[in-house]
Amino acid sequence: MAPAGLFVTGTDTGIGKTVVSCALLHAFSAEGHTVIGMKPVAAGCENGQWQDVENLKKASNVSMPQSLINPYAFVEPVAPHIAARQAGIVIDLRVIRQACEQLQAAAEVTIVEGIGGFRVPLSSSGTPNGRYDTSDLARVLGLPVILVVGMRLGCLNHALLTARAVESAGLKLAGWVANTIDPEMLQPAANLQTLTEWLDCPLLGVLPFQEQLDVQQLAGLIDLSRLE
Ligand SMILES: Nc1ncnc2c1ncn2[C@@H]1O[C@H](COP(=O)(O)OP(=O)(O)OP(=O)(O)O)[C@@H](O)[C@H]1O
Ligand SMILES: C[C@H](N)[C@H](N)CCCCCC(=O)O
Ligand SMILES: [Mg+2]
Repeated sequence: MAPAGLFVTGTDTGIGKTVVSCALLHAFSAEGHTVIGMKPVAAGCENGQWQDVENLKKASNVSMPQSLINPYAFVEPVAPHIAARQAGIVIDLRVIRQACEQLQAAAEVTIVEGIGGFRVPLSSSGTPNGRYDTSDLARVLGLPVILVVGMRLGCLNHALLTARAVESAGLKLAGWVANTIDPEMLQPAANLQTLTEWLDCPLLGVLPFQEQLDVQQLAGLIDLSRLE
């Protein structure tokens, strides 16, 4: 059975969370499900658009208002709490949860793309309700987590730290995806083998580096039956 939702985190910013989120949307869609992507907090506007949000919308087969798909959008491509403080906005996790609930009511599967890595600050000094970060967002949404590992030197440490952080947040790591972002990486098979042994969750797929990205094709490489 398909999960009602998944929270897609990653070993860092820029390692393929959007690519994998879109591939997951296509994969569930190919199984006949209604699907919608969500980017709760986007930072970085290009030509009046937030690329992650546009890509997730393209990969979804249910359409919902932009304010629910992306409740918080900031122009500068910086850490979200810095952008929010500059804009005089407080990122409210309850607003995101309510938006997510509405998406979940409209589609069988909601794929929520995180922001940067697993512990990116969302509050800044003076924000009511103390300190909170993206792991608190994942907790508030209560969704199983998918870890995207951007395969490059350094990813072993980042992946294991993230898996430990997901566990300490009390969340389930439902699977991980190896995304080849550095085609020149040495010893890719040995690195993949190491993570397969050390991560205590199923490998859902190994995505190749694609000069010309085709997320629908990548979706075919994700094995949803392995989801825990
Ligand atoms: N398998 C791949 N092959 C080729 N390019 C890729 C692959 N995966 C990701 N990329 C490219 O790497 C860049 C970062 O990917 P993506 O936007 O999915 O990362 P992200 O983790 O969502 O980043 P952010 O933290 O900004 O949301 C993009 O330009 C994307 O097209
Ligand atoms: C702008 C970028 N693409 C992401 N949306 C935000 C990444 C925040 C990373 C913060 C950090 O860990 O230093
Ligand atoms: Mg992204």
